[in-house]
Amino acid sequence: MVYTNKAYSFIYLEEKIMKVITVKNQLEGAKIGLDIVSEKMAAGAKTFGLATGSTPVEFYNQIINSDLDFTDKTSINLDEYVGLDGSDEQSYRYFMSQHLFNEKPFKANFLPNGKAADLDKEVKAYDEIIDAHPIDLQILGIGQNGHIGFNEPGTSFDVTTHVVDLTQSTIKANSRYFANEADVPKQAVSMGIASILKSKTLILMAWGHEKAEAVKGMIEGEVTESLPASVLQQHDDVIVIIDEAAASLLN
Ligand SMILES: O=P(O)(O)OC[C@H]1O[C@](O)(CO)[C@@H](O)[C@@H]1O
Repeated sequence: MVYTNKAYSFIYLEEKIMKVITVKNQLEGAKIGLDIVSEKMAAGAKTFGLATGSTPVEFYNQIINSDLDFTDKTSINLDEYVGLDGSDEQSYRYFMSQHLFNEKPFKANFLPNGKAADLDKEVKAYDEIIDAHPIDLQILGIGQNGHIGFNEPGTSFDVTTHVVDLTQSTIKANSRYFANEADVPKQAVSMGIASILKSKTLILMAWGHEKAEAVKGMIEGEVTESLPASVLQQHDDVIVIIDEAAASLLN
């Protein structure tokens, strides 16, 4: 894979290599993300794992403004809030429609149904969707507490799709999208760590000082369920794209 004119480093983790690309800003990082998507599509990638949150917004803009055609591709999102319908402006389905799907049509877009009457059935159905569409490239952000998807600290690395009780720190961090903190749902349906690790390639992006500690733990810390993103050290094809602020605590 070629990252033209970009400073990047390889972090050797026993026999695994985590590629860490440090960029000046989100725009530069988003463009590298687009290059990787484009290469993967040329190599036959059919299924893309997508994330919500502020992190991938510029990356989605780059996709929208590209000439890449996703009409024969499938997307599978990481998570959805419990209790929110896809038409609710705070739902992740709505977010994805606004930030990507309305402008870049796919063959199919899967997100968990946060309004499912039977959540046990919903998580099983979502696992079946993931099994039927192996993810070629998964996009990830990282929470300030090291969560990936909505897998909060303490989540077993072995779980597949599950219902999550959000931590107070995540509720607080995500309250910026709601009129007030009390409106933030307390639960979400999330792809599990085991499902995320099945993806062939993962790109994790992080911007800003607030993410620096989690990024350091993910790359340089021990692999621990207390910092879910640290599990990425065990995957053999992870590309981390971070700005200088998010990289600022790395050795
Ligand atoms: O990108 P943000 O808004 O900082 O959020 C961090 C992470 O938390 C989540 O919103 C929770 O799933 C992720 O989608 C995101 O990657």
